[in-house]
Amino acid sequence: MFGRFDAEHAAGRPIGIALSGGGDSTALLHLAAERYGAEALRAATLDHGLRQGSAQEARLAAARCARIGIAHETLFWNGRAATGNLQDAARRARYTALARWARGAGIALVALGHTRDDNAETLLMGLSRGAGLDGLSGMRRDFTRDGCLFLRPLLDCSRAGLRAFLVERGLGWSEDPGNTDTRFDRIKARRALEAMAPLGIDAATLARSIANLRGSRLAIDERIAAWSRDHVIADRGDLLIDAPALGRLPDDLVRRLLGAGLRWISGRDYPPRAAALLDAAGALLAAENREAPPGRRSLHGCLLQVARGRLRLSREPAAALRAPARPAGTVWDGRWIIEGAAPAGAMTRALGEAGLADCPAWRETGLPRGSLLASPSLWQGDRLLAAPLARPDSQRRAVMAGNRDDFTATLLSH
Ligand SMILES: Nc1ncnc2c1ncn2[C@@H]1O[C@H](COP(=O)(O)OP(=O)(O)OP(=O)(O)O)[C@@H](O)[C@H]1O
Repeated sequence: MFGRFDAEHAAGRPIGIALSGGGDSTALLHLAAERYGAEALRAATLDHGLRQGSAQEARLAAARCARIGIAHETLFWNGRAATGNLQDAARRARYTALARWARGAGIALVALGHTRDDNAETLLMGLSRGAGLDGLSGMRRDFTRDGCLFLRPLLDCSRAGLRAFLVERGLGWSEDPGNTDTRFDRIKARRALEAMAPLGIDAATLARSIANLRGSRLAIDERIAAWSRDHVIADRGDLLIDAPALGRLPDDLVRRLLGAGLRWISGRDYPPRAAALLDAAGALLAAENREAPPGRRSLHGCLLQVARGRLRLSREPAAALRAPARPAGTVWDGRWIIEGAAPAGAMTRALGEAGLADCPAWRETGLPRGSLLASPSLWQGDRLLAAPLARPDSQRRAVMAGNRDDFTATLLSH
């Protein structure tokens, strides 16, 4: 069950457990403790602060860890300040907080308690949205986010089996009140799955379909990765794509490729809307065919510009300038980390006009002005300390964080 935890991943560093306190992640905690010993583990619970009792649940999770000698930390998020889809915002905040915790504590990887049942419910939710292969081929077993490796070692285990394990050992867990709230799509999917039993459909049969769909998906992945190796160049933070070759690809591959490109550039972990993307690509490629003046579109916080047979994807300066400044050494704008020792209080933000004025030789970089305006730079108050892309002689290097240093990783992540 824990094959993926093997030493090659952890290499002597602690293993992190994302512990919500619910049955799945509590079972994960105990299974991992039996296999690796308590001293090899660290656990964290994010208190979302969204409902009464969350602080108490985090305390309970901490107490359960203390009882078996596992170091535990409670992380906090001010959910009340979030806007938009709260569930979604909470999920993202959770991954960001867990990744920061793991990086700070030297943790090799963070294990999540998703089960075969979660996978089956996700498949049904995908069907309700008319999803294609992308949305129906199951959760990833491992992925990297904000520089942290996450694993889902329980994806082949059933929720009932994990609870039976806890009951057998006399171990307790907290039941999330949301698990019976039929306003949530996941709970509706759970109920729908139960109702499908007479048809012979359950989480185990859906797991077989998911495995088959995943196989088809991987075959397409190989094709698209090979295409990208031949036709896409990563130019520091930008991507350059062979426009005529792109124009010959079927729509679903164009969507996949540009969707991944815009995620990679914007640092957002969700793709742009498919219709908007295909519309922009269609208009730009048509203009290129007519040899019309260079066209440009802005989408998903990025610029798409086509000229001389190449489509350049770059960060839109206005979007980068809106991204909040971050302390040196942390992820800025969803993808950049400026490496190297920095004085206390130094902050990373977009270079902008004021910064570019301080980089007289920027033309020698060969990057367009817009890409440089949106590029990362290090400041102390109003003083520019480093601009790794616009003034490459400055000592500090800007590196892409986590899986975003390699476009292929984003292209193949699902
Ligand atoms: N508050 C939390 N603190 C720490 N880990 C958590 C928390 N909530 C969830 N997790 C981790 O995420 C796993 C999945 O939880 P859950 O199914 O509630 O999340 P989800 O939002 O549906 O999943 P995903 O984030 O992948 O979409 C849990 O088993 C646990 O490992």
